[in-house]
Amino acid sequence: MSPRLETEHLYKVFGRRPDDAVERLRQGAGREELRAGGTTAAVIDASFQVEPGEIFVVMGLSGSGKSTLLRMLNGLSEPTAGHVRFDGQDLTSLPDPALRELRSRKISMVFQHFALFPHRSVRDNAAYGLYVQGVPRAERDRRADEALALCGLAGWEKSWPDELSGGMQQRVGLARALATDADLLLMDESFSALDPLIRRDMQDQLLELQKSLKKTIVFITHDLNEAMRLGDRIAMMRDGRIVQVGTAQEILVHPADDYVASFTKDVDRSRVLTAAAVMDTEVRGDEADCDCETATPHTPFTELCAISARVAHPVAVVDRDDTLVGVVPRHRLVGFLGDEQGDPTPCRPRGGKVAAGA
Ligand SMILES: Nc1ncnc2c1ncn2[C@@H]1O[C@H](COP(=O)(O)OP(=O)(O)OP(=O)(O)O)[C@@H](O)[C@H]1O
Repeated sequence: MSPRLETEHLYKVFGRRPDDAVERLRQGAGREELRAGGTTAAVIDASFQVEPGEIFVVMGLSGSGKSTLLRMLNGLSEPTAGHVRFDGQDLTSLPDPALRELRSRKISMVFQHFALFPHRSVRDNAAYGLYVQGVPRAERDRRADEALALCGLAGWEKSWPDELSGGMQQRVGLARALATDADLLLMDESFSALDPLIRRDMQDQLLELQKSLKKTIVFITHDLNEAMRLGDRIAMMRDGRIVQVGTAQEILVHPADDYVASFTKDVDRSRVLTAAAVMDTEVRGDEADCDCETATPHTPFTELCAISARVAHPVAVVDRDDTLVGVVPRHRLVGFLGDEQGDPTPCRPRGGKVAAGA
């Protein structure tokens, strides 16, 4: 499968002599060094691929370069160096009219602030992208109403934006993006302005919609919990660089460096981990030789704990063909919650000697 979206050694530098700055970065200069000379390296050497139907989250603190990266993905900002390819087409070499056409038909943006027009109805707001494309009124109303219904707003078509709550307004923003049938959704901190409960609702709704729509989504956030809930994969950005790309579990269990590790410290592991991350894959073959309950690699952590409480031995993890792929001893469950992946050490009696049989 070829990627829907791809970046290759992408750089964006603001300030004087950006090409020189890229050269210096390539030779190992740091962001701070350049800043001292009045140049900001917003994105440094970003290479990644987003597969069709994937939710790819870009996560990083304020100033790490997320928005600048996103603006290059839809061709709003020209890279200082490197390439962005959408369905194999290099955006950096597209003439402006072709780029505008691509942006209006194939790519949709959903912003943090809903950017709704106050004097247009909810339906007209949802239909705005189609209006820009020149779609006739009857068709754009039909498609806008469909998108509003998908976002749980059936019955609100004729309302005005200020009659809607913040969460509902953000759904209109999402409906606007969905109505255009764009393949690629770029979502920039789309849920960050919402109250926590509504934010969670929106995350659930996006995940639910995605099951049927299977759009390719790049979602920007500075919230790691949001990244882990939504992302099939997550790119962790720091100071303009992507320091790790991986699934939530990979990032939690194998952080690329101390920075990522410190970031993930407060994540509720029990909500993210599944049996695949926790199991011991050096299977000896005797653990599953009984009729007891088993898990699959996708079994969520809390369910795995419940199974472990019900069986008297390590939980066997089996794949679709019923082949044993790993086992989860109980101490591993406790260990993974506490970020301890080793086996227990033998116990030492107070005198200092190793206990017999340990
Ligand atoms: N037009 C610009 N001119 C100069 N510097 C810029 C410009 N746009 C962004 N920057 C700088 O580039 C760096 C990355 O900014 P960017 O907005 O991409 O980060 P971010 O991760 O999206 O942050 P936030 O979450 O606060 O929006 C910052 O140091 C910012 O000051």
